[in-house]
Parts: sequence; C-alpha cells; structure tokens
Amino acid sequence: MRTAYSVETVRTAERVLMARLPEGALMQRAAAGLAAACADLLGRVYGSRVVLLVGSGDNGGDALYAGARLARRGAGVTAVLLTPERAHAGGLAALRRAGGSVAAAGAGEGLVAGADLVVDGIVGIGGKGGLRAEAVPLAEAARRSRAAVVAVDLPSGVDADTGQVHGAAVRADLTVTFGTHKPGLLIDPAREYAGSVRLVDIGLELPDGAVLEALQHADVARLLPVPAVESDKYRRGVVGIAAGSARYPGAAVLAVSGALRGGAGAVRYVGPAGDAVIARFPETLVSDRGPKRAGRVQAWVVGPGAGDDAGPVAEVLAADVPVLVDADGLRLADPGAVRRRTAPTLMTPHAGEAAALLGVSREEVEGARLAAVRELAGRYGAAVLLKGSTTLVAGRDGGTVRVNATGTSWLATAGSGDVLSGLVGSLLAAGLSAVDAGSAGAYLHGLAGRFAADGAPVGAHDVADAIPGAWRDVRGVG
Ligand SMILES: NC(=O)C1=CN([C@@H]2O[C@H](COP(=O)(O)OP(=O)(O)OC[C@H]3O[C@@H](n4cnc5c(N)ncnc54)[C@H](OP(=O)(O)O)[C@@H]3O)[C@@H](O)[C@H]2O)[C@@H](O)CC1
Ligand SMILES: [K+]
Repeated sequence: MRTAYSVETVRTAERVLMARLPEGALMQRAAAGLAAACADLLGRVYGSRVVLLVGSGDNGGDALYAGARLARRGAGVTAVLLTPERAHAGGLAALRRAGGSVAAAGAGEGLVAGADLVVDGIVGIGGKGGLRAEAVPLAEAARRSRAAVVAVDLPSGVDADTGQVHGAAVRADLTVTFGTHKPGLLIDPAREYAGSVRLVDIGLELPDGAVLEALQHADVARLLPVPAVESDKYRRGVVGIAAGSARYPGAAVLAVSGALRGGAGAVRYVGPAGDAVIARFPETLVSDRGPKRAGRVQAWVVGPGAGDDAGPVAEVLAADVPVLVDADGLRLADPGAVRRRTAPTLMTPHAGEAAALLGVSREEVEGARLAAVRELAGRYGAAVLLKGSTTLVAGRDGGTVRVNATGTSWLATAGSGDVLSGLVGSLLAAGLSAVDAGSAGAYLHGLAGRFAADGAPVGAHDVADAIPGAWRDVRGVG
C-alpha cells in the first residue's frame, strides 16, 4: 500500500525525529537521497552542468546540500538564489566548499537553458499558493530547456495537501520526496507536474490516518474473491444489472461485459435491452419484469444508459443489498432515498456528473478532486468513486481516501465507465465493501485499459476483454 500524509502530520513526525537526531541530520538524509536520484538520472555526473533553483526555506537547503554532493563528484553546479539574503546558510557554505558557484536570479534563465539537470528547490511543503512572480520565468525556462528537471519534495507551486495548482508551477520529470508521499503527488492536476516520484526514507515514523492510500498489486490480490471448492453461483454472488434503454442498449451490454469478469457467480440483467445482452452474452440471466421482481441478487448496478426512466433506480435503491449508482442513475436518484439506505451505496460519477450533483462547474471538480469526492460522500451518506485520470474513492464516513493511478488516457472512451460499473458491481456482489470494490475495480479496470490499449486507441469492449488478463497479472498467475 502506498500512503500519503498531510503536511501537518509530516511536520509533527519531523519534530519528533529531529529531537532524537543531531542537528541537520535529517536534511543530510534528504540531500543524500536527492543527490543519488539526480546522479541516476544524469548517468554520468562528472562534467555535467547542474543548476539549482534555490528558494528561501529548507527545500532550498536540500537542493544546496545535494548540489554540494554532485559538485564533489565533478559536476559543474551553479545555485540560482531567488532571495539571496535568506538562502540556507549551511547549504550555501557546503556548496561553495565543494567548488559550486552562485548566481543571481537574473542570470537564471540563461543558465537553465544550458543545463543538463535543473533541481527545483524553490519551495516545498512550506509553500502557499502558486509560484511567486520572480520564480515563474525560471519555471518556464526549465520547461523549455532540454534539461531533466528534478523537483525537491514537491514540484514548486503545487498544493501538497490537495493536489490543486493555483497559477504557475514547476513541471518535473522526477520528484524526489522525503519520508512519505504527499497527497498532491498522487492526485491530478498536481500529480501531472510531479513526473515520476521517488520516495526517500528519512526515518519518519507516521501514525495511522493517512489522507490517501493507493492499492498496489499485492493489496488488490488480497481483496479479489477466489471461489472455494464448494462455491455455487449464489455463494459467489449474483449481480443484478439494471441498465440500458431502447435508445442505449449498448450500455447494458457493456455493463454486463464488466460484470461477467468481476468474480460474481452469475449476472442478472433487468431492462429493455435483454435481446442485445443475450445475443452477446448468452450466460446472462435476463428478465424484463423490473428489479423488484427479478429474483435474488447480492448487489445491484443501476443507471448506465438508463435514459430518463427513474422507476428502476427507485426500486433498486429500496433493495436491502449493496447498490452501485452510475451515469443517468446519478441524476435520477432521489438524494433522500440514497441517504436513508442502510446497505452500502457506491456512487460513481465522472467529474461532469459530480459537478452537476454538487452544483458547481466541472473545472471546479477537476481542480479540487479530493474536496469534491469528500463533499459528495458527506452529502449523500454514500461511498463515492470519482472517475478520472486519478480515480478517488471516499467512504461514507470520511477517513482515508483511496486513489487509483493505473488508468490511462486511452480509457477516456465511450462506454468505458459502463464496463467499470459492471465490474465493481460484481465485486460488491462477491462481498467486498463499497470502498474495496470501488478501488480494486478501478485498479483492474485501469490495468485492463493499459493492456488493451498498449499505446493505441481501444473501444470499451476491448477493455472488458482485457480484464481477465489484468486479474491474472494482479494475482501473479498465468
Ligand atoms: N519535513 C521533513 O521531514 C523534512 C523536510 N525537509 C525539507 O524542508 C522543506 C520544508 O522546508 P520549510 O519549512 O523551510 O519550507 P519550504 O517549503 O522551503 O518553503 C518555505 C519558504 O518558501 C517561501 N514560500 C512560500 N510560498 C512560496 C511560493 N508560493 N513561492 C515561492 N516561495 C514561497 C516562504 O517565504 P515567506 O513566505 O517566508 O516569504 C518560506 O521562506 C520540505 O519540503 C523538504 O524539502 C528535509 O530537509 C528534511 C526532512
Ligand atoms: K520544490
């Protein structure tokens, strides 16, 4: 499990550790890890041209000490000081002793243009708001240059706690972060600025209560249902899919295609697209009598391609089994009926649907995804899976939010969400909690998207077909 903690928690853990260590030891650990990552990226340190962008806090101190280490290995290192009178004194002295030099901010753009490596030590977890005006031209020069850009702890200008980006920020190829991931490194839009992320262990001891957690292969493998010898279809779970309409029969077919690959023992389809479903998936149990009279299910999926028919949504919300509400179902669901439910409910909006439910713009949701998913979960008293390049899953009672980053932009294709809802519904029917089903489903779906796409455009049905391969990959079989 990968976890991310708030700045406040990091500061507390830092104070505890600092009290036990000689002065400056923590910064040396950070600088050693940073220098090693820079050296790996450079390949050949000797003779390389390294430019440090140094702000007024300890983030700049890390950059200066790492620069000193690189200078000792033969790199030509120049520190560009944004506020020379406040630059970290110890770090500056170390850089000078190692043969590095110092330049004023005015010379920075030219230096960056000719660098092999730019180290962004402008600001870290002490940052407020986007980059200040004096740093913006340097960030832009770094973006234009052919140099590799390494951010210290965080790309300067992004919000560590929320992943929001207010104004300009540094775009890094690699971020070397200390002690723990910060939420901003795992949530878009900030995540996009971070490039790949390398975590350096500096000995911080962190309590329970991460802001975010990201499942890894082993975590998902533990969650996935595996049938026992004596399992029958009811023990494995039957998932009901109430989806599709005369106008959108394809949504029903795609939701069923996801559900069939999700581990439930059987898939029951209810709605007007039964013929289309059976033609493609003859193993489906089909009924046109409405959810209430469809027979036994252990979880429902309602909403994909539902059009304007609110009846099935209301019937499903009245059922005493886990329910996943997606797409049109989100618009058709009575919020009071969702809040009154005692069995688990999982809502799965994309940013546009979440914006409509919250009464804000899509841009607002996309810019502040963590706040949006928490707000929705609180308002509806339901678990919420907010789809996107970094999918977030919040439980109904607050707490740690799950983030999934296995997705690919090739997944932004019509019907891909229908496949996800069927897959997650199937995991709900197999007995996973709403948050586990949502996050494990998003993980598999993202991986399936990668496998199916492999660098080329794909349709949603290709993603569904790739789910078994993703499942085998996660379980390490086949
Ligand atoms: N925690 C740990 O365990 C460890 C932490 N370590 C390192 O320390 C870093 C935190 O250091 P920190 O506390 O000195 O804050 P930091 O991020 O350098 O920024 C503060 C300065 O920036 C300024 N400033 C503010 N906003 C700005 C903006 N938008 N644009 C530009 N400038 C801005 C602000 O100026 P002021 O507002 O005072 O004018 C203030 O002077 C952390 O990220 C990590 O790298 C490691 O060494 C070891 C282990
Ligand atoms: K930084």
